[in-house]
Amino acid sequence: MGSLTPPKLLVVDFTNKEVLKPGSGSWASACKDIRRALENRGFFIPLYDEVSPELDKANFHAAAELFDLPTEVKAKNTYEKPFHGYVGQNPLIPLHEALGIDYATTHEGVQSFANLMWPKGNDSFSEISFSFAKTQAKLYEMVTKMLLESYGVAKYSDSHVDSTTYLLRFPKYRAPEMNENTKGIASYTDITFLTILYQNHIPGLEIRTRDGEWITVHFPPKSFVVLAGMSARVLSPAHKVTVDANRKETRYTIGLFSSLDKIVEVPEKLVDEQNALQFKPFHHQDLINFNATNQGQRSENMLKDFCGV
Ligand SMILES: O=C(O)CCC(=O)C(=O)O
Ligand SMILES: [Fe+2]
Repeated sequence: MGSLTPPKLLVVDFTNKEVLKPGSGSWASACKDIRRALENRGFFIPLYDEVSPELDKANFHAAAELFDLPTEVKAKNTYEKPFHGYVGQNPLIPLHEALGIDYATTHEGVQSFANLMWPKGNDSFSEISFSFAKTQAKLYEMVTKMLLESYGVAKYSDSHVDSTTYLLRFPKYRAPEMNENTKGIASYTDITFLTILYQNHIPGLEIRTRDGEWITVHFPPKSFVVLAGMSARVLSPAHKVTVDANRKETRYTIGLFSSLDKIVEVPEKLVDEQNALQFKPFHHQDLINFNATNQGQRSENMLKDFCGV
C-alpha cells in the first residue's frame, strides 16, 4: 500500500488572499488545480486557517461528549434519509460509530439534534457544531464555485449553492483492542456533490486512485480534505478507513456532506462530441434512497446504475 504525504498531494492555499479574488491569476490557477486534482485523484487538501486552536479543541471535545452518551440515546438520532442518523453496534465493524446533524448550517437543525440528545439541549455543543458547519460550508461554497468556473459553467454556482443542504456527520473509530480487526469502515463512494472532512490527529483514511492503488492520506492534523462526490467529470474515489493497530487513541472525523434539494442535470455546455451525456436528470434524494437499496449497496458505479443514459 502506498502512502502520500502533503508535499506530493495537491494542496491549495486558501490562506493566500489572492487565491480568493475571482479574476486574479492566482484564482484562475487554483481553479485549474482543483479541477485537475478532483478529476485525477478525486481529492485535494485545502489549506484553510479558519479553525482556531480553541475551535479545533472544542470540536473534538464536543464529539467525545456526544459519543459518551448511552447507546439508546444516540439511537434516537434518526432521519427518514438513509445513513443520515446514528450508525454503530455493527459486529462487522465494531470500532465504528457515527451520528449526523441534518441541516447543520441552520439553528433549527442543530437545536433539534441537541434537544434529542440532551434533556435540556446543550448550548455549547450547538454553538460549536453550528459554527463548524458554517466554516466547512464556506469552504464547500468556495470550492464549488471554483470547480464550476473551471468547467465554464460558473453561472450555475449561485443556484447550486442556494439549493445545497448540509449534513454534519461525526464518524468515530475507537482504538482496536489486541488482535481486533482494524477495519474502520469498508470501501464505498460518497453520493454527495463534494464532501469536506476534518480529522483529529489519528490517521486512517485511505483513498483508491484511478489505477486501483490504495493510498493512506496523511493529511496534517487540523487540515481538511475535499473529496469528490458525484460532481461533473471528476473521479468519485472509493475510500475506507483502517485504523493503526498500534495507536491507542480514538479517531474522530467531522464531515460535511452536501445534498442538492433539486433536480440535478448536466449542463448542456458540458456535453459535446468528446463528452457524451452519461446521466439522465435525477433528484438527489432519490439517489440517496437508491444507495440504501441492495442494488445500490452492491453497485460499483452508483450514478450509472441509477440514472445512466
Ligand atoms: O473518517 C473518515 O476519514 C472518513 C469518513 C467518511 O468518508 C464518511 O463518513 O463518509
Ligand atoms: Fe465517505
